[in-house]
Amino acid sequence: MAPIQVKKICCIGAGYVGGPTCAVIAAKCPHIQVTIVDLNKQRVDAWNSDNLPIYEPGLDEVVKGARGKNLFFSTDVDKGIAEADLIFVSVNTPTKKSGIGAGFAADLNYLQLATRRIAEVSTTSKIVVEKSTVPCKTAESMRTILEANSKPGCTFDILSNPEFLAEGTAIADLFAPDRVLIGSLQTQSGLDACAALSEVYANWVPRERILTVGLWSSELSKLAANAMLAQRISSINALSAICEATGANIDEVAFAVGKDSRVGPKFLKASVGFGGSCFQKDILNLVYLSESLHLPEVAKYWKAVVEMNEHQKSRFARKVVDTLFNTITGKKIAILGWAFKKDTGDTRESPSISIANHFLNEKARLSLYDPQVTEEQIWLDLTDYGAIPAEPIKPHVSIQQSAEEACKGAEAIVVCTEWDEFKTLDWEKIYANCPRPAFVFDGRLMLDRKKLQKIGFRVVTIGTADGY
Ligand SMILES: NC(=O)C1=CN([C@@H]2O[C@H](COP(=O)(O)OP(=O)(O)OC[C@H]3O[C@@H](n4cnc5c(N)ncnc54)[C@H](O)[C@@H]3O)[C@@H](O)[C@H]2O)C=CC1
Ligand SMILES: O=C(O)[C@H]1O[C@H](OP(=O)(O)OP(=O)(O)OC[C@H]2O[C@@H](n3ccc(=O)[nH]c3=O)[C@H](O)[C@@H]2O)[C@H](O)[C@@H](O)[C@@H]1O
Repeated sequence: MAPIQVKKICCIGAGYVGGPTCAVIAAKCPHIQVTIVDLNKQRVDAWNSDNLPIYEPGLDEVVKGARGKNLFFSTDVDKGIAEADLIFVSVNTPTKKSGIGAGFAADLNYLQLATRRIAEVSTTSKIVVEKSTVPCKTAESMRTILEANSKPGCTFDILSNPEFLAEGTAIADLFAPDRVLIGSLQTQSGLDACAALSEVYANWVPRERILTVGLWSSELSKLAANAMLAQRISSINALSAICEATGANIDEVAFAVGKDSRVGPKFLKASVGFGGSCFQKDILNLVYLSESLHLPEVAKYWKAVVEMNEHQKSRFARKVVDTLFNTITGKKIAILGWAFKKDTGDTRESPSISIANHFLNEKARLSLYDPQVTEEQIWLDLTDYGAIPAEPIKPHVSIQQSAEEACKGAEAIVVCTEWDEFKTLDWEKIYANCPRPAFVFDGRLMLDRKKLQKIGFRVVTIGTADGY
């Protein structure tokens, strides 16, 4: 039998995943109409404007090429659902803040509300695809909600199709993914739905990269992939502390270890710690799942990855204080980079936030710069979205429009995000405007240490012994 032809796709959630993912589907499948819906009007308006709500290299071209032709952004969630034959659910699934599992479990409220809406609005059968990252077995609760609320004659097939894109390289990742993973029930209708979604991806992804598995394997693979990637970073960061104490160099160690083809060279860059909206959230989710399954040793194992990350962030911040002769009270410190990694404006769980808070607690004066993060966003982060009053912090923080401006008069320059532009700054000019001794703390091992030392800077990097 020929696979079901998907003609209209709706994506619920126009965020970092829903937006780029479905824009790429529209670009690669001109015969499919793609509508991305969101309750957030401001976000939808931005998607429909020249100023997209997220910064992602290559995204503008993709959106502008398809928007108004077969790609639409709308706040009319119900219409989007009603018209579609396949619906991606790509809403946020943050860590729960209160109630059972607070601090660990995923908050599935947004996902369940979207699922209910699908059941209430649909008058024809649909394929419903979990795009959000969810705990294992979430598809089962979605099916229960859909079946309990569906109209006569409406059936729903649920697929898991987790997203593996990384921010900053989202478009490249979506154009040429390592793999596309689709999980389905192994029933005839589950397999048919899986074949229909596979056909959509097959418009540009080689068939051998489209992996089809059971629903629960697919859900768990997403948490596992993020946990294992984060684990590599915590492992290399743990080793960076040993390097600093012994005189070994973490880049050399990572290079030597990564040459083993069983280990591989990627994701072994020591840093101030990993950030981003997902690594911590997904590992904590795995910890919660393990505890719920009465597997305390497994839970403890994964929790250590997050604990090591917290340790790395505070270890780095403490090192700055220690090096500046044990006090930074009243001293001006420049923080270069606020996003959680380069080539994104996303600041969720950015290590810069923890490090800045540490410095503010020590009563330093901060001068901040990031090429993509807005001043408004930095204030939201510093005040924990309004939970902390801004007034007491304001006199101690200035946000600058260039790295050079941020570094003027700073006793220490702390590089937290690996933006390429930091490599090519006029470091001599910066040095001329700093009091002595002038310190650079390279939290990303990205600067030319020897060159900076020659200029006169004292340079401290993660994962190498001191010696300026
Ligand atoms: N950010 C990333 O790089 C990646 C995220 N993921 C996962 O994808 C999911 C989405 O993540 P992001 O796109 O980063 O989140 P996001 O917060 O940027 O976007 C989610 C959007 O869903 C909307 N929304 C929530 N409930 C809704 C409803 N009932 N109806 C309509 N719209 C609704 C929100 O207004 C928001 O704009 C999460 O589960 C995340 O773990 C997976 C891979 C990569
Ligand atoms: O589920 C998700 O949200 C996504 O999470 C990560 O993507 P992302 O968080 O966007 O970015 P990464 O490149 O993974 O970087 C995460 C953090 O780790 C840090 N990192 C990364 C690599 C490395 O070697 N060292 C290191 O410190 C980065 O600077 C950043 O703070 C995964 O790489 C994606 O596959 C996944 O889809």
